[in-house]
Amino acid sequence: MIASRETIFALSSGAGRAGVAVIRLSGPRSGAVLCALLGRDTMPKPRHAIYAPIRDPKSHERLDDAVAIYFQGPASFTGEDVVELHVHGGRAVIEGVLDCLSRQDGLRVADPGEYTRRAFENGKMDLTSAEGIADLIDAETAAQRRQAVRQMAGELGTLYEGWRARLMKALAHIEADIDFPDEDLPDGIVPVVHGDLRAVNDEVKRHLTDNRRGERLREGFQIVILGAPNAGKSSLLNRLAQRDAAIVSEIAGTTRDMIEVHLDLGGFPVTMVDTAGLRESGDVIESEGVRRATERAENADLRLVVIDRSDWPNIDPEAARLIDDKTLILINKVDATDSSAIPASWQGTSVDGRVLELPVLPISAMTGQGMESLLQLLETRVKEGLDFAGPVPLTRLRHRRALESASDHLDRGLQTDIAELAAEDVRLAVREIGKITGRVDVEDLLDIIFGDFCIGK
Ligand SMILES: Nc1nc2c(c(=O)[nH]1)N(C=O)[C@@H](CNc1ccc(C(=O)N[C@@H](CCC(=O)O)C(=O)O)cc1)CN2
Ligand SMILES: Nc1nc2c(ncn2[C@@H]2O[C@H](COP(=O)(O)OP(=O)(O)OP(=O)(O)O)[C@@H](O)[C@H]2O)c(=O)[nH]1
Ligand SMILES: [Mg+2]
Repeated sequence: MIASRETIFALSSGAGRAGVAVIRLSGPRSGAVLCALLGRDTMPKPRHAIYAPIRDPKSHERLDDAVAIYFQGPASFTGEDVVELHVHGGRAVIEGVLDCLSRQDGLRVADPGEYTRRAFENGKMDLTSAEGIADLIDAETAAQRRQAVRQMAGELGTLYEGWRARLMKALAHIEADIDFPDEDLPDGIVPVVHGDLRAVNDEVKRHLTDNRRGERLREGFQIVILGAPNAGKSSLLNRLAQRDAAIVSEIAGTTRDMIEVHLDLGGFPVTMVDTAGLRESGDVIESEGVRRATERAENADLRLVVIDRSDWPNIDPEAARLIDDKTLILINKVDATDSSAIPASWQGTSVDGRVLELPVLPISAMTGQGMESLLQLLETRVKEGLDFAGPVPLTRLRHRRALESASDHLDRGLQTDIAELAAEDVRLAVREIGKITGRVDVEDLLDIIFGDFCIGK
């Protein structure tokens, strides 16, 4: 534990007016400051809530009637002495208490993520759990929450630490073989060690080839709406978002910037992006919009190509270029016409020459016709892309990079017959995995990892 640190404080609940707000202090001065606010000499019993007036220690002005809890370190979230002040959640109350705290000796405002960083540094959790907490705070849907809770509870950390422990054991065997070549080590230790290394390496590789499910669940499934100007893309976005997110007009070229809305489809997060109508344009702003739309579409998990009923079965060449197996074709504006002539699928070839058979759905963004089938199909596709059973998946690029590197080292270690070289490769693999959980020195990483947190966490 890192002794005699500064005492930090921050509002830990959300900004703005609320019924109750929680202000947290962590560090050696927490208890003394609480006593000063309560105007008493003895510490409240740890982990017991008390209800009492809190006053500015200097002016004795009554700031609020609050609930306060004292957590005596190390039995606290951060491992240090922690105080929680549960005050009335009005702006002036919060400001008044924070202002009073900033005038107390040895106190300063917490940096983003500093409470969780201290919890990590005091051994309360590993880095993957800390990242799980950050994801939990950012979770917008049930599936994101489930993934984050599992990670916070240590499932990823346990998986990675398990691999690290097995590699360290294998390493110890190799080193024993190097150091005591004449001793009676069990015969054939090398094949056994190789078997262990290969087993871990195979598990790491399987974990890596997960189609980025875990990472995509954090980011949200990206769906991009594409099509010719005036096809009704923005109308469709508004219909799906159930609000007027994008401007709709009969003028072709209305949308220029990308417009994003976040949707929850069956508990899964979706980012739906409306884009500029695809066409050659002399207008520099519009062509920049088209360029961005194309780029975004290329990186999407699913593309919705919207075609005006009157244009069907012609597909605009600009849109046709972006069609592949991750595409649905939507024939819009079927409200006025008979849609029975529209087939259920479209056969064609992608730009790279693959034969495609894509679903075709007749819809009306204006009347809502066909929306139920569309939503059902979208939900199926999103689930296919993000849903998983079994062990927690990889959730971050940081972890992926370290595991890829660990696996490269193991590949190399498994190829050599020279024990010294194998040992070095295994040592490097152990180090890479240790970086993920924070078991090896990661000081340089901490600012980056915890900088993404919000204040008060
Ligand atoms: N009021 C309040 N609610 C909260 C938090 C908080 O800090 N305050 N949390 C903040 O994230 C979460 C709960 N996380 C917590 C994690 C550990 C400890 C804690 O006191 N740990 C001690 C004792 C463990 C025990 O009794 O089992 C320890 O680890 O030694 C408290 C809250 C969500 N709800
Ligand atoms: N009848 C009918 N009209 C529609 C439907 N959907 C959109 N429209 C109309 O078509 C016109 C263009 O709609 P938008 O949603 O702005 O089309 P867009 O594809 O976003 O167009 P750009 O942003 O210019 O590329 C508007 O006048 C809409 O009211 C529909 O389902 N039926
Ligand atoms: Mg538009």
